[in-house]
Amino acid sequence: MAEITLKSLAHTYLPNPSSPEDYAIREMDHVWHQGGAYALLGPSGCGKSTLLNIISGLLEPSSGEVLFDGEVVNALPPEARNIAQVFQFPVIYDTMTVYDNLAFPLRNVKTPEARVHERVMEVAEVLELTGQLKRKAKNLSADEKQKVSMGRGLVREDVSAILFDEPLTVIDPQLKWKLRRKLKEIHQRFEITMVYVTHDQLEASTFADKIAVMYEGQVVQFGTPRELFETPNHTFVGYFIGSPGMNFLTVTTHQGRVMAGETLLEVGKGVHDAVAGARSDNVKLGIRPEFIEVHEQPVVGAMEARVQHAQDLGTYSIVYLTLGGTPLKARIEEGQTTPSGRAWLRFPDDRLGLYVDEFRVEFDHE
Ligand SMILES: Nc1ncnc2c1ncn2[C@@H]1O[C@H](COP(=O)(O)OP(=O)(O)OP(=O)(O)O)[C@@H](O)[C@H]1O
Repeated sequence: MAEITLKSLAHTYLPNPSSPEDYAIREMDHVWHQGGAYALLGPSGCGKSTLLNIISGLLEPSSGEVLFDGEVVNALPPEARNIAQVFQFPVIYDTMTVYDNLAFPLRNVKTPEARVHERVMEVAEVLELTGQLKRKAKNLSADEKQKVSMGRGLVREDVSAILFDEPLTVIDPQLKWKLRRKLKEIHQRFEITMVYVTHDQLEASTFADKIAVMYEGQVVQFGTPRELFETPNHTFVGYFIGSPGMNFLTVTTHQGRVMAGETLLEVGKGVHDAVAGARSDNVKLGIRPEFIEVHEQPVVGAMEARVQHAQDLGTYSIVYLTLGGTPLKARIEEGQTTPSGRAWLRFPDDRLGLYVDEFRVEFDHE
C-alpha cells in the first residue's frame, strides 16, 4: 500500500527540448493518497500513459522524483516497486489454467502453496471466476481474460498500487458497465490505491472518487466529478467534462458594459468589474448548457439569440444558438418548449465562470 508523490516531475522524449511543447509531461507536483480510487482523464496524447509508466518504473523521468510513502523510488526497477499494471489487452498465459494464472505472481515470490490457494480463491470469488478456475485461459472470453489480468494484479498482498491503462477498451459495451462496478467493489474490499487511465468521462466518474484531468502534459484539475462539472478550473476541463461541454464567450469591457464581440451581455456589476480588472487580453466567460435560461419571449435582462437547430435526446433537447457571433448550446428540459427562430437568453450571474488565460479566476458576484 502506498501514497504516491510526484515531485517537480517532467518528461520529454526529445534529446534537446527547447519549449514547453517539447515535454510529454510538463513540470508537475501531484499526490495520489493511499487507498484512493482515482482516474487520470484526458484526450489522446496528453501524457497519461507516460505518467503511468513513470510511476510503475517502465520509464525514467527526465527530471523530478517519484516517491512511494516518502521514499524516492526513481532508481528502483518496476519489479521492486510492487506496482501492478493492467493494460488495454489482457496479459495472461494462454496455456495455463485460470487458477495457475492467478497463482503465478505469488508462486514467483515463493509464497507457501496453502497461502497461494487462499488468495487465489479469495480473488477468484470477488472477480466471479470461481467456476472458471480449471479452464485454460485461451478458452475464455475477452472480458473473462481481462478479469484474470486484473486478478493477477490483485493477488499479491504487497502490491503498493494498481494502475489501469484503459482496461476496458476491448470489452463489449454491455459488459463494461459490469466490470467497472466490479472494480469499484474490489477497491472497497482491498483498500488499495488505484489509478485508472481513461479518455472517457463516464468511465472516470463511475470508477473514481477524484479525477485528475490532464491536458498537454499537465494535470489542470484534480477534483471530484461534481467539482469538475460545477467549477472547472481550466477552459479545457469545461469543454471536456459535460455533454455537451461548457460554453465560452470571449469578452471585453466597453463604456461600463461587458461585450462579446459587438454584442452587449446582460450581466451584473460584479461580473463587469471582474472582466474589467483582468490583466490579460484573453478573458472568457463560461456557462454550462444546463444553466442558460432560454425564453421564447423577451424578458428583462435577457439577450436575443438566433436558434440554429435543436437536437432531441429523449428526456431533454440541446438547442444550438448564436448570440451575436458566438455559438452557444443550451439544454432544454422535457416539458419545456424548444424555441425556433429567435430565443431570449439569461445567464444567471452565479453560474458564470471567469477564465483569464484559460484558468478560472474567482470573483465577487455582487
Ligand atoms: N516512446 C515515445 N517516443 C516519443 N514520443 C512519445 C513516445 N511515447 C509517447 N510519446 C509522445 O508523448 C506524448 C504523450 O503520449 P502518451 O502516450 O503518454 O499520451 P496518452 O495520453 O497516453 O495518449 P493515448 O491515450 O493515445 O495513449 C504524445 O505527444 C506522444 O506522441
